[in-house]
Amino acid sequence: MTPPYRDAPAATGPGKTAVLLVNLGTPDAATRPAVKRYLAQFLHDHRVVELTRWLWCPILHFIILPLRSGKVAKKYASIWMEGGSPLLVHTQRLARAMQHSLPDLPVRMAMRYGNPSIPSVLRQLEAEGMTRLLVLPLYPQYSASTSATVLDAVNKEISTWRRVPELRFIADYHDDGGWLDAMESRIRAHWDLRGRADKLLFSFHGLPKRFERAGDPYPRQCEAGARLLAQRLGLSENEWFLTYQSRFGREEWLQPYTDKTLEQWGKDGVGTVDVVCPGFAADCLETLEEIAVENDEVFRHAGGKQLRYISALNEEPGHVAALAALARRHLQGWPH
Ligand SMILES: C=CC1=C(C)c2cc3[nH]c(cc4nc(cc5[nH]c(cc1n2)c(C)c5CCC(=O)O)C(CCC(=O)O)=C4C)c(C)c3C=C
Ligand SMILES: [Fe+2]
Ligand SMILES: [Fe+2]
Repeated sequence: MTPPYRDAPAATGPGKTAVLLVNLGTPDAATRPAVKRYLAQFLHDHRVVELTRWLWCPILHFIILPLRSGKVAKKYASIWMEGGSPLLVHTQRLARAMQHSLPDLPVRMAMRYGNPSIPSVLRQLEAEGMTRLLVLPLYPQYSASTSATVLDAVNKEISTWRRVPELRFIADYHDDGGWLDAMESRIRAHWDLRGRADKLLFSFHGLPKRFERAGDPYPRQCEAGARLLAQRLGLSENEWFLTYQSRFGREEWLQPYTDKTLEQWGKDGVGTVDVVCPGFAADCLETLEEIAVENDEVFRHAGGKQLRYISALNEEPGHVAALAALARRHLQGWPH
C-alpha cells in the first residue's frame, strides 16, 4: 500500500522559519450561498459545537443553515468593505504590517474556516522551504473553540507530510505587556477624541457555560485582562464592567450578557457607554454590526443616550509592534 504521506520537496537550503497568523475566518462574499458554505464548515467543527453528529447534523442542515444563512448574509452586506469582509481585510493588513516588522522571515496569514485556508498556506510555505513554524492564533484569550482548533487544523494538515516542520504555538497573550499597552493606548486615544463615557464596557465573545465547567480557561483570562486594563486606566469598580456577547442557541452561555446589561443600563438611566471588545484582534461582524449597530439600538431603545464602540486594534502600529515582539520572543533560539 502507498503510504498516505506527501513527498517532501527537494531541500534547497538551510530551511526557513515562518510565522503564521490565524484568524477565525469569514465568508468569501456577503451572499446566502457563501455564508452557508462558511457556516457549514465552522459549525461542523466539534471544538465549536460539542454535540454528537447524529444529533447536531440534522439540526444544522435542516434548521440552522437554511434559516440563518440569508439573515446573516444581509448583516455581512451592511459592513462589507471594498476589499471584502472586514475580518479578512484587517487580518491581511495586519499580516502585511507584521511582515515589515519581521523582514527576515515570511509572515503569512490564514483563516481557520474559509479562505485562505490553513492547508493552502502551509503547503505554500512548505514549497518555499519552511522547516520551522510559529503559529500565532489571533485570539488574546485561549479557548478550546478558537485557539485549540487552529492547532488541530495545522496538525491535520502536517499529518500528511513526510517531513513535518518544528512547531511552536502561542496559546494566548491576554496578559502580555505589549498587548495591554496597545489596548490601553487604543482606549485612551478614543477618550482623547471623544471624552469619557459614563461607563466602559469590556464585551467579550461568549461561550456555552458548559465549556467553563469543563475547564476552559477563557473566562478567567477575559476577567484577568479586563481587570489589568481597568487598573491601568485608573477606573474605579463602578466605572467598568465585563460582559459576554454573541450568544448562539438555547443553552446558557457565559454571563452577564452584553445585550441584557445594556438594556438594563438604558432603563437605569446610564447616559453614555464606551464599548471595547478586547477579544477581537480585528473588527468583524460581531463588533461592527452586533455591537456598533444592534446593541446601540438595544441601549438607546431602553433609554440610553449613546453607545460609542471603540474599534479593534486591527492593523494599527501599536498592535503590530506588540504582536511582532510577542512572536520574536517565541522565536528565540531558532535560526532565521
Ligand atoms: C456556535 C458556537 C460558537 C462558539 C462557541 C463561538 C466562539 C467564539 N467565536 C469567536 C470569534 C468570532 N465568532 C464570529 C462569528 C460567529 N460565531 C459563531 C458561533 C460561535 N462562536 C457564529 C455562528 C458566527 C457567525 C455569525 C453568525 O452566524 O452569527 C466572528 C466574526 C466572523 C466574521 O466573519 O466577521 C468572530 C471573530 C470567539 C473569539 C469565540 C470564543 C471565545
Ligand atoms: Fe453535517
Ligand atoms: Fe463566534
